[in-house]
Amino acid sequence: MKKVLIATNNKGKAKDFEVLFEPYGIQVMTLNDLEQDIDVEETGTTFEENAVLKAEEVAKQLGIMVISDDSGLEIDALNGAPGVYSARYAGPAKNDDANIDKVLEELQEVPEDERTARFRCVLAIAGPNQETKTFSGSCEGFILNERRGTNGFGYDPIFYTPSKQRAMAELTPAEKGEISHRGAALAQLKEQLPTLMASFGEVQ
Ligand SMILES: O=c1nc[nH]c2c1ncn2[C@H]1C[C@H](O)[C@@H](COP(=O)(O)OP(=O)(O)OP(=O)(O)O)O1
Ligand SMILES: [Mg+2]
Repeated sequence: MKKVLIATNNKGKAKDFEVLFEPYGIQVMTLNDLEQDIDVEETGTTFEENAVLKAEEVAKQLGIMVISDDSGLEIDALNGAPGVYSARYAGPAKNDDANIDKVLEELQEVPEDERTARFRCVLAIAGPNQETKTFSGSCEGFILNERRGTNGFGYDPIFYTPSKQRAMAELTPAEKGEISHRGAALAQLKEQLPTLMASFGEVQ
């Protein structure tokens, strides 16, 4: 079976990718499956920059082709915050629950029709002797007043998706993949999948 290494330590993203790659018969591995610890510092100020940083650093360390994902939530009433800082919004500990609490508190006085937001995802593919490529996707929605659902990860419990009329955390992984920023970014990449896949080979 073909394998792809996703340059992420986030188990929620890993789950999303497993579902998205399954139809292609591609097995997803992540940094959590490796023996060494790799954690690339995200010093960029855009999703593109951070995605490229993560993909190139991991590809260099392992000497193989990898895909990275840099993503986040943009809330219009907060002028696009938390954006690239989504993972660290409530502090460096990267606590999903604390991040949600912070967003809910900041939006307490904001009426429903002004709670528009979107998830963004940039995927980068990097590997030895090849030019790094990026692909992006987004998913429009609204921020709820309270948590709904237990699926997914990150901000999924407070992100309402009009297309499915539920919170992201109320969707099955397959339903999420149909509408998510990650699914949309991967659809861009998909066009190039046959050639890319030929070079993925075996990980480890
Ligand atoms: O589908 C999603 N559903 C809910 N929340 C999401 C989603 N996609 C990104 N997010 C949030 C989670 C985290 O707060 C930030 C990603 O930050 P980001 O740096 O890309 O990922 P990360 O540090 O968790 O893992 P890694 O860098 O190892 O891939 O945006
Ligand atoms: Mg990160």
